[in-house]
Amino acid sequence: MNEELRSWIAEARWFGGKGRDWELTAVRRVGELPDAPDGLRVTIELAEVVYGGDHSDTELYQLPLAYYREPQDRLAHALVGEWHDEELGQAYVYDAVHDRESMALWLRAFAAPPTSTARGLLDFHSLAGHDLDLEAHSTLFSGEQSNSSVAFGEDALMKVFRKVTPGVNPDIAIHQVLTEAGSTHVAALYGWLDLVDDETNTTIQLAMLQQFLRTASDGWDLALASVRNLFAEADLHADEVGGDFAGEAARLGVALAEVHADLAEHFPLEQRDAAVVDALATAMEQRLTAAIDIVPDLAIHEAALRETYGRLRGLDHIDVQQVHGDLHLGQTLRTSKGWKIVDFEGEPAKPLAERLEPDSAWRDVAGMMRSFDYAPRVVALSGGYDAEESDQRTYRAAEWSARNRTAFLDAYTSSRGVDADRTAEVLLDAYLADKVVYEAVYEARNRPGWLSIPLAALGETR
Ligand SMILES: Nc1ncnc2c1ncn2[C@@H]1O[C@H](COP(=O)(O)OP(=O)(O)O)[C@@H](O)[C@H]1O
Ligand SMILES: O=P(O)(O)O[C@H]1O[C@H](CO)[C@@H](O[C@H]2O[C@H](CO)[C@@H](O)[C@H](O)[C@H]2O)[C@H](O)[C@H]1O
Repeated sequence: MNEELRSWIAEARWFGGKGRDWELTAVRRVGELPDAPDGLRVTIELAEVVYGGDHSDTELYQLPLAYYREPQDRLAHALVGEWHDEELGQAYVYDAVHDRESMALWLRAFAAPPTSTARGLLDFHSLAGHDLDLEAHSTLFSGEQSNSSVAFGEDALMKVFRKVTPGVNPDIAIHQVLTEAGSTHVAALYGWLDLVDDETNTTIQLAMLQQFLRTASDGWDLALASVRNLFAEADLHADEVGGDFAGEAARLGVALAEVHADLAEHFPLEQRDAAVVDALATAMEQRLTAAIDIVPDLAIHEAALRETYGRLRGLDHIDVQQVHGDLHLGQTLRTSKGWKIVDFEGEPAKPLAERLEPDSAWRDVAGMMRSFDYAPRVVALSGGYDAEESDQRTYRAAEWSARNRTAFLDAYTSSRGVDADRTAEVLLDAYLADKVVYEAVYEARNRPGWLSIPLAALGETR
């Protein structure tokens, strides 16, 4: 059985260990959904993946599985393998997020949490104020995701976390706080699923159920469409063509300011002294050193980047609070009622405990501003323009970027009531620089054809 599971995990799009040397060391069944019809068992299992020879690096992946006595042709694409089950005998095992029968049991468990005897270690929670549509059929999202998202009709969206760790999941904690605070800038939280292990006294948060923003448009796609409009009218300026994005950029600035204000009210608000600011500068400098090893072209910008980080050392303190932590246009959705921000999981590379640590709000602002710089460069790069057209588009790209960055930043600062003073400027410059360096490494590893995007940005002044 482990061999079949191992090959299936190796191919899964959410598996983070691709290209590394790893072993599947254990698979533990941690719960079973009640009320399954005869011939079906719906389980949740945790797979332990260990890297390298010394076993120092371990990850846990959640596997929601559907065990069927009979093969299910409609699920052939989601077959994990065939192995023996103590109740069903030889069973056909499928990835349950693809299976409507199994997902209906999950949804029902949120609506009416099963009794303690039936639920084993699983603890379903739901927030008051929304009646789930139990007749809704499930559909698995097909995008490039690090988790698995399943929509239930037009009503609800469930995110099944794949790589899991004991402790509070920031996506759930932040959605709960913002939902209870009545924020209009997130999809309301409906419920979540905990795995409670009394023996080890740990809880692992397995899934989150929230409002499905069915008709929303992705902010990144909207930005690209706006840039294409501008590029199609090469003689006009950004404010003269249809599809100008500056109004949306400003509304995004207000949305982020309001989310930050709610987070500041409901999570700790702290001040970090000069020693901590110093450590922040050092961390950025170290990231740069490591990044130059991976992207040698960064070296020509090293002196300027170090100077930008060094300016942090002149600050005697900074204010920190709960932030999003990984914000870009792809984490925003435009609905008819305004902008929503999604995916509060923080930077996936960071340990869970660190992701709920207070941070500077300028990190999120910088993340969005980098996105406004990316969008026109991506269109310019992939538009198939000749040399003369390219020069024109490069000029227009810079114009689009500057216009939307300014609209976003001005709206953010005035809505939050913060001054764009020296401290703000030093912090924003440092976070922008840190993010470009991160992007250079990200692109070198994942999309080498786009490495020129952060490198070109470094060659220009902000
Ligand atoms: N409540 C929602 N309604 C509709 N679409 C959503 C909702 N939340 C997230 N999405 C979309 O689902 C996709 C994955 O969401 P995300 O939270 O980023 O997942 P992951 O953690 O797997 O990256 C994104 O395209 C996002 O825009
Ligand atoms: O979506 P994730 O949270 O996994 O973030 C990673 O992937 C992003 C790309 O999808 C990457 O973002 C970079 O590319 C975006 C365009 O695709 C652009 O809008 C962002 O500004 C740029 O940083 C992100 O850096 C990476 O962590």
